[in-house]
Amino acid sequence: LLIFKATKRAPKKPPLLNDLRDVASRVDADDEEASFPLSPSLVLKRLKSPEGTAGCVLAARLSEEPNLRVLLLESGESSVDLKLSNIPAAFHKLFKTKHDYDLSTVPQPNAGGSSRYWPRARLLGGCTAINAMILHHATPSDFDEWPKFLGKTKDNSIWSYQGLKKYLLKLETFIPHKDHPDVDVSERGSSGPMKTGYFGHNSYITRQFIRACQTAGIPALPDANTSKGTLGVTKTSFVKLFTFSTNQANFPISQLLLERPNLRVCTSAIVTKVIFDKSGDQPRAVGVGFTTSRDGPRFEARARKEVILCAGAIHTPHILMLSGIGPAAQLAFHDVAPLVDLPGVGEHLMDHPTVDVNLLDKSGHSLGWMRKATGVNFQAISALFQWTWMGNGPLTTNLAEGMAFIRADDPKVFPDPQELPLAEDSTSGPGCPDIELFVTPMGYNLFGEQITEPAFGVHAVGLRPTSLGTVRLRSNDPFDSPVIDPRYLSTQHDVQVLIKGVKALIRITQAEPLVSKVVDRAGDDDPTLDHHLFKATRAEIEEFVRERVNTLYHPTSTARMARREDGGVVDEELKVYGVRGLRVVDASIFPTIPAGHTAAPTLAVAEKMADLVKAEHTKA
Ligand SMILES: Cc1cc2nc3c(=O)[nH]c(=O)nc-3n(C[C@H](O)[C@H](O)[C@H](O)COP(=O)(O)OP(=O)(O)OC[C@H]3O[C@@H](n4cnc5c(N)ncnc54)[C@H](O)[C@@H]3O)c2cc1C
Repeated sequence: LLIFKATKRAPKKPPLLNDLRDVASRVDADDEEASFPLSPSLVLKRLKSPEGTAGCVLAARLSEEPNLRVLLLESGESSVDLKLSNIPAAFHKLFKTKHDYDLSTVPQPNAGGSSRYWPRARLLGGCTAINAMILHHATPSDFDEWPKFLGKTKDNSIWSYQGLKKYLLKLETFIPHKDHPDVDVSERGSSGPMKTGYFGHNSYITRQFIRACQTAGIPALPDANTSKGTLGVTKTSFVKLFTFSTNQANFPISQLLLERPNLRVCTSAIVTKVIFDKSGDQPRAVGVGFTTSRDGPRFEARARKEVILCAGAIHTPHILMLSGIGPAAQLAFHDVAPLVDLPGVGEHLMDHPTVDVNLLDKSGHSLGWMRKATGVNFQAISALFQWTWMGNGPLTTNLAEGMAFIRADDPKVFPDPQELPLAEDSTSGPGCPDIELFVTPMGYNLFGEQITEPAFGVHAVGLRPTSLGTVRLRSNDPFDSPVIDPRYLSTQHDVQVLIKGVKALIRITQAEPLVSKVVDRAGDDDPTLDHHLFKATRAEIEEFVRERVNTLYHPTSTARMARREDGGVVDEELKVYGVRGLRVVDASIFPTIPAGHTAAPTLAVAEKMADLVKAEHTKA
């Protein structure tokens, strides 16, 4: 007797385009004429499906309009079938693989002298395909201050929190959860493409951290994503990309998108420059040049209406500079023919500096076993089964399970009268935090050093840093990564904020119930852990901060929306100054870094711009 499992025939997947001649002219070979059936009216940089970052949302929304034709070019591969991209706990397994640009900063003189590794996804979907899925809207006043960078007020600008909130909500379908009954669902979206909520693992360690924060004076916050702001401690809400398996849930969405006759998505298409028509009074972007590899065939795709760069805060300024838009002296130094002298391109690089503190766990709930590199990992095998068959368990941890947003000037959190006040308030308003604290039910060291297990981590983040860095050309070869210098801790303000953050962590880990139920003082003399902080002087904490500071993976603001005379690169409609037909839509346009995680603001900006671009090109 043979028993066959009855399976429905899988619907036929519409293909991503890998033959680039389908959408572009090959320009380095006389014998190949482009077939070019699409004649795209818009050229975008990338898109996956509505779950991706800026380019993905833009392409998905723009192609809703049948009169617009959209071409999306992505240098990486599709992430839809990439298992590691879909297991929440596994996002870091894609670091330093072919799906990562594997970037590093230059050595950081104010931060121990070493360079820092910066993962950036080379995948359809961008960094959302390798990120920790945290959904955070940042603080309303962060968006209300954007008009000021354009010399406007929120009443006469298209940018303000109220204006953007609609798009933050448009993105999501919030799924209520019985353990979080206090979330005000009227403040959350109900029909967007991303499922958001509290699906993930909620470890014992996280729950004790949240309670200890409250003991230490941080109020409980039902939801960090509302117009009431983010001050307080809360369970992290995150983006659920799948219910049971990614392919089943995502596939119909991707399929629908790819079946649209007016959308073409090309993978392994590396954009090397924007092409301009220079015959008019101002250069006009008319397409892009791209290829498949350093020695690959060269293609050009033409755009009838406009080109939109969505390559992220590192690669967007890189492509602009390779195309002749940037600081004139730098372009001249690298023999790039200048088109527009725009000194702000690649300047004003911001990131959230973060300090990781690892402590020994005695609760028995550390997920440190996930990091075991040798031998058979029975816990990991069992967790993989649980995730595959039931969609739950430890692999649904996004690591940063609980988070607190505090202000450095809050006397409840910093009651010590000896504690120095900060000389400068860099926040966007009184309801805006300048420090984030978060907990992970496992420890880790981003410098690759081993730590003793079982461990857990607590982390302090400077949310409104004042150190400004740069992204610069290394050469005029598009395959040479740009030179990244975040200038970590180059201001005293940023050092002070992180010292305060670490001090807050010390108080919280010595507060109940964390102190008695989780922190194992047997780790006090372990050199691989950070228990020495319990007895450290201020100077020792400063030294620790400078050595340990690292990225929260949030680079922004390298093609800022700001007045041109203030170093702005794009105007209020995200159009690049000095040229026509070219916009930037990604995290590089943020005038300054929001006090929160950067994916949701990036997605909301893309949603808003999709409406604006549609309106502009479909006007009678
Ligand atoms: C490891 C990690 C964890 C993170 N965790 C979170 C989190 O939990 N929550 C959160 O809110 N934020 C998180 N972030 C940050 C967030 O994901 C980013 O801020 C956001 O995704 C940025 O979107 P973007 O559109 O600006 O750029 P990206 O998402 O980087 O997209 C840029 C795209 O352009 C493509 N590209 C670049 N150059 C070229 C070229 N020359 N030709 C063709 N294509 C090109 C890239 O391959 C990529 O697909 C995390 C980031 C990382 C790296």
